[in-house]
Amino acid sequence: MSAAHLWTVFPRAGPFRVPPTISANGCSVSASMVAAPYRSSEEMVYEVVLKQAALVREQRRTGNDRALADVFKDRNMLNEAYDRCGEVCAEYAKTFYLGTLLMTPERKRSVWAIYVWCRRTDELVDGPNASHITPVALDRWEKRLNDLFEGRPYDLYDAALSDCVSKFPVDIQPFKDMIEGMRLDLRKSRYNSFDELYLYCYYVAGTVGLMSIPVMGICPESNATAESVYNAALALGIANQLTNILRDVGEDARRGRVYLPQDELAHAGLSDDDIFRGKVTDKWRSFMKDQIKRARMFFDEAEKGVSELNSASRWPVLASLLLYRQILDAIEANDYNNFTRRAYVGKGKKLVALPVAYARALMGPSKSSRIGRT
Ligand SMILES: CC(C)=CCC/C(C)=C/CC/C(C)=C/CC/C(C)=C/[C@@H]1[C@@H](COP(=O)(O)OP(=O)(O)O)[C@]1(C)CC/C=C(\C)CC/C=C(\C)CCC=C(C)C
Ligand SMILES: [Mn+2]
Repeated sequence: MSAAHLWTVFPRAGPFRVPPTISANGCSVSASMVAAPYRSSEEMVYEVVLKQAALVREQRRTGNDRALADVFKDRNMLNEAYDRCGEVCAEYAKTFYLGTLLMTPERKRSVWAIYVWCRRTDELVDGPNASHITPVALDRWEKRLNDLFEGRPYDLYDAALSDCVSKFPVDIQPFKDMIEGMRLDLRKSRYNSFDELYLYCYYVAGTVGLMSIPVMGICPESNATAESVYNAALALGIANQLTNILRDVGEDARRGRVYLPQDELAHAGLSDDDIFRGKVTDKWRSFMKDQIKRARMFFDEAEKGVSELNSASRWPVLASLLLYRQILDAIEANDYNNFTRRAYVGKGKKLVALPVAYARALMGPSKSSRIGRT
């Protein structure tokens, strides 16, 4: 069963152990939050984790990356495709791009290709043409995805990803799930419980962790199980998305969206109206403290997995973890006013985080792995 039972700041019954750190947080619980007589989002997501882990375990057993016949005979075109992905990555995610430069050329360009596909998928619902996006357009995007996985790319960016998935044991499921997340975003603007929100976070961000592991690779000296590394990767995606949500409460509210669990809002004596009013009250501060605590738990869970990654992949992952986590500190520093003040990490703090991440990334997997053995 999954190592990361970081579901909720509220302990609940069911098949999952609740770690003491979570149950000891002093939050009170309502009966509806405890009972979970359904197949939870975590259980559904964990099935995907197991499948991905099996693929990467096979890669570790055989000792090498997949050496399938090259899908593309035209090397120049392929190099250009990857270079274009690198350019997009450098433009949209400078720090992350910098971090990838330490990776082997094959891994580096493959991570760029995955990044570009994710960015384009996100732009469908978040970009300038978002108002024209319909479920049919997402179905077409999924058809393109199937085609590129079968070696029939539609454009240069797709060609790069098509080559990447022919070389590394990358499964199509997390990609499909990210598109599912975009579908969900089109039809849903409220989340009744953290269980519902967790599934959304998995779709749009947890999937990124699952896509990246086969390319970033697990350190050959690692004693950790593939499942535990996948769980950490999943946790980083969830932590990032929760942080993104907490940072953007005001911005999302202005678009009529509330990505906060309705039952937890009600439990804190808050409602959508309080969010639309955008007044920082003690109730809001207290609610936010719990939400931030939960996001940090996911970051902590993710952090345990970083040292198990291939050495060159640790730096970009840790740097992005440290930087994104600091957004939570910035929300606190803004006295929880995420209605009208945007929490951001200043250049100085970013510059400090990079060498810190670099130094910590030099440390290999722990001898007694904290996250599970093979
Ligand atoms: C090193 C590293 C971070 C690698 C990931 C590279 C990659 C493929 C990134 C794709 C990111 C992307 C474009 C996702 C689309 C959906 C989306 C935008 C999600 C949000 C990201 C933050 O972006 P931003 O603040 O720009 O959001 P706006 O669109 O502007 O609102 C997310 C919040 C989530 C992205 C998720 C990750 C970066 C998870 C990465 C996890 C790993 C690489 C696994 C690491 C492994 C272990 C063992 C910890
Ligand atoms: Mn976005």
